[in-house]
Amino acid sequence: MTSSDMDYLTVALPKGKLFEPAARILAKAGYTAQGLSENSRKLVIANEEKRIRFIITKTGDLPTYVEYGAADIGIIGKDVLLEENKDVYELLDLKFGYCRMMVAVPKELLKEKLSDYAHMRVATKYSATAERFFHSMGIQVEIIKLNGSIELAPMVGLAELIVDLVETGRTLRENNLIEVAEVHPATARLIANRVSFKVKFDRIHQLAEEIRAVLESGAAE
Ligand SMILES: Nc1ncnc2c1ncn2[C@@H]1O[C@H](COP(=O)(O)OP(=O)(O)OP(=O)(O)O)[C@@H](O)[C@H]1O
Ligand SMILES: O=P(O)(O)OC[C@H]1O[C@H](OP(=O)(O)OP(=O)(O)O)[C@H](O)[C@@H]1O
Repeated sequence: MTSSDMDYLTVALPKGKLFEPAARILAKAGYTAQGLSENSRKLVIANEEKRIRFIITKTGDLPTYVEYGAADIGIIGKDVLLEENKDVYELLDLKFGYCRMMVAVPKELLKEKLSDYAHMRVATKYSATAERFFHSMGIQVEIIKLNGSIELAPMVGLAELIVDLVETGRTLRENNLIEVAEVHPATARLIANRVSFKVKFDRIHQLAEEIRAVLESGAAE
C-alpha cells in the first residue's frame, strides 16, 4: 500500500441492478463524486476533496477486488458473497436489492419432493451455491454453469431444473416455471477488506455509521 493509497478510501460499486441504489445510499451518507454514474465509461472516479475514489466492477468480480485490497470497501449482493466465498468482512445489511435464490422447475416436471429430482441437470449462474445446496440435501445432480437467461435452459431441454434469483417472480411465470425450494434470501451488503478495516478503521467505521444512520432514518427509500 503506498502512502497515497493510505490517504484515499477506495469504494467498489458493481455495474447493474445494485449500482444505482448503492450510489444513492452512499450519496445520502455524504459520499459521492462528480460523474459517478453507471453509464460512465470511466472505471475510476475520484473525489479529491473527500479523499475518496470509486471503482466500478462487474458484479461477480467485486468481492475479489475487496479481498485483495484493490478496494477498501464495496457494496454487493449476499448471493454473490455466498457464491464467491471470499475472505472479506461483512459490515452492514443495506436492506435493498431484496431477492431470493430459488430452485425452479417447469410445471410439467413438478415432483412431490426435492429428492425426486436426483440425477437431473440443474442450470445456473451460481454453480457453487447450487452445488452446496443439493449436496447439503444429499441429492446428487449435474450442475450446468450458464452466464444468464437461465430460464431458457429447461425450455430447450438443456436442464430439468434451474437455480436462479427471483424478485417479482415474473420471469418464472412467463417461462412456465414454478418454485420448488428456496436456497437463500439475499440483500445488498457493505463489505470491507480485512486489512483496510484495521488500518483505515476510523474512516470505514465512520462511513458505515453514516450509512446506518441513513437506513435508520428511512431516508434510504
Ligand atoms: N431480479 C433480480 N435479478 C437479479 N439480481 C437481483 C434481482 N433483484 C435484486 N438483485 C440483486 O442484484 C444483483 C446484481 O444483479 P445484476 O442482474 O445486475 O447482476 P448480474 O446479472 O450478475 O450482472 P451481469 O449481467 O453483468 O452478469 C444480484 O447479485 C442480486 O443481489
Ligand atoms: O423475478 P423477476 O423480477 O422476474 O427477476 C428475476 C430475473 O432477473 C434476473 O435476470 P437478469 O435481468 O439479471 O438477466 P440475466 O438472466 O441475464 O442475469 C434473474 O436472473 C431472473 O432471470
